[in-house]
Amino acid sequence: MDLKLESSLWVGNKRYRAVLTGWHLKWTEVDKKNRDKKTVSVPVAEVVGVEEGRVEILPQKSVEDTDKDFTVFYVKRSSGGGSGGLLWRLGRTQFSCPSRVLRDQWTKHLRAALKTHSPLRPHRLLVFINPFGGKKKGRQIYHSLVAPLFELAGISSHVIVTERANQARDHLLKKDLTGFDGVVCVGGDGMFSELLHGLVGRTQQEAGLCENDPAVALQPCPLHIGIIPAGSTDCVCYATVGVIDPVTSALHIIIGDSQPLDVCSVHHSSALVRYSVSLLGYGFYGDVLAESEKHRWMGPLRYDYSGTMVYLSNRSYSGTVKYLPADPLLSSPRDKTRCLAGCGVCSRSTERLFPHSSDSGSLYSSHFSQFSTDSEGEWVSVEGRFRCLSLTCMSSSCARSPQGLSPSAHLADGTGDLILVWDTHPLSFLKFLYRHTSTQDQFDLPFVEVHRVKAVRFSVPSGREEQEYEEIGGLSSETDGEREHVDTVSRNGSQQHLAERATTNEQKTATPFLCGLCCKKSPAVSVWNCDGEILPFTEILCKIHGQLVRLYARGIEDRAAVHNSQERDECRRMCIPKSLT
Ligand SMILES: CCCCCCCCCCCCC/C=C/[C@@H](O)[C@H](CO)NC(=O)CCCCCCCCCCCCCCC
Ligand SMILES: Nc1ncnc2c1ncn2[C@@H]1O[C@H](COP(=O)(O)OP(=O)(O)OP(=O)(O)O)[C@@H](O)[C@H]1O
Ligand SMILES: [Ca+2]
Repeated sequence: MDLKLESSLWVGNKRYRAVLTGWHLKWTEVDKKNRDKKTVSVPVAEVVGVEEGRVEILPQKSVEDTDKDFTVFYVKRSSGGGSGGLLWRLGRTQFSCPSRVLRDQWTKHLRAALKTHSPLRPHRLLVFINPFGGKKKGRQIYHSLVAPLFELAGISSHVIVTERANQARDHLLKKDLTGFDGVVCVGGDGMFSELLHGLVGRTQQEAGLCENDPAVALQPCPLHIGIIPAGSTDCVCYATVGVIDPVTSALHIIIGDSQPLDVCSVHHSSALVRYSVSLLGYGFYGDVLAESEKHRWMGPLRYDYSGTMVYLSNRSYSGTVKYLPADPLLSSPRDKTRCLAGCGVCSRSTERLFPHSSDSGSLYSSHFSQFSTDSEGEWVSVEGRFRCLSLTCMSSSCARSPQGLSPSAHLADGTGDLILVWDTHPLSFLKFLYRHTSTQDQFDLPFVEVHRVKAVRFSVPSGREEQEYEEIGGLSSETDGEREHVDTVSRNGSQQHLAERATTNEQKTATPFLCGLCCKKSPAVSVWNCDGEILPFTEILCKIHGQLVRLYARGIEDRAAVHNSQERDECRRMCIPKSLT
């Protein structure tokens, strides 16, 4: 069907020339002398719904069923929001036609255009609400802000309010999911993690793949994940949408946006332990999480309180980190770029990760050849005392840190960023932490390293692994300036860089940093914080799986980029043969 339609329409008492092409719906005010005034242009992909009559949805849905009118709902951007992201709101325009025939033509053409240009719009969603996440407002957020939008867009949803932790994960692993286009969580990073584990696990079971083997190329999940933020950190939402706003996230779900996301699998003793996307952290972030679990009643504030307590306890830990570097020619964690909507690095990675995506056999072998646990030739090894180690598959920006743990990390490039923070003076470590709250470069410090990697191994000096982690007051193990540079050595043609090794792996003499907190023995090992869950193992092997899941999101929209995209779309429209528009 030729989707082009052009006619005169009225909005209130003003006359407009309205045009629908395949890509855009535009309406231009025409004055009494037939001169064009300002134009509103909405990409068809961002039209939320079309209804006959004069329709309002707020404060509640009302329809004035006139036979020459129709109402268009669409995405409207507004300023505000963090990290350069944009808030989305529901725009609404009521059009009046000269005849009913023309009105029916407009609604028919618009609906047909939506089908053609938004193939990933969900029709049926499975929604899990955590009533206890964040400020405990999940139910209210869903019913007052999200459900009316889903209804308007004709999405039917099956809603489950969870009664226990891991209910959503178990449902996805075991129950019939036929007919659902996507799964949505209303909650925080913990709820997202449940959906991630459920969907990734289910997909591998159905594909007959073994999740325990880090060398296996996992099968990407067929269902999309939507996140309605209602948690404490909401890092995955912030880093993939750019704002924490339930309406913005609901609109991304409705229009079927699609953002692939890298996922890290974490293994111990040849078994899968968990998956991670935002933070796999040992030392400071592990200790903060362990401390914060005791103060859940504080809600989102528990992290600031625990962060301060852990900072004052002034700990560092010994360990050996081995990592498999990613190709440095493709990108670097210090290249000062940002992964934004339409990111070129991520799109080029899709081609690299899935070279013949129609052929699942070659998909498996291409992934498989990227990684081998025995490819010692490429591994780099460092050992010493660390304040913290972090591995993140994306920037992990959040309200506390608008640029994130690794501001130039990419959502879907098949790599993770490994951040090593060597033991240092407490005030230097504070400087490092503080830089996360501004645009200052937290990697531009002599005790910090960042590497773009495909895999990581971590081990502790022998005898320490079994030592139980005790949550106790802090001690200072002052080692600043005591690190030793060890030359790069070549073994069997492979490079092993034992950089900046600490003088000793033994526990240092305790020096109180702040008294009141310091009167117990410091633990020899920390715990791993895996996207907000404590791992029961210290020695781990991690592998990044490129683009393993897809979210209903598009990455962070840059204000300037959105402005320019209107011109780009216009150009694209003019360059495409009319038969295709
Ligand atoms: C001086 C200000 C320093 C501010 C430092 C801010 C760094 C913030 C970096 C946040 C990175 C979040 C990554 C995402 C992790 C999620 O998968 C996970 C689950 O939701 N969240 C956490 O583990 C929750 C982790 C929360 C960590 C909060 C750390 C707060 C540190 C406060 C230190 C204060 C020192 C004050 C000394 C007087
Ligand atoms: N009904 C429930 N009762 C208790 N725990 C639940 C329930 N439903 C889900 N959970 C668990 O609660 C944990 C935390 O939830 P959620 O992630 O939604 O909020 P949060 O911890 O406040 O936010 P964030 O993870 O962003 O810091 C999740 O790990 C989830 O497994
Ligand atoms: Ca990545």
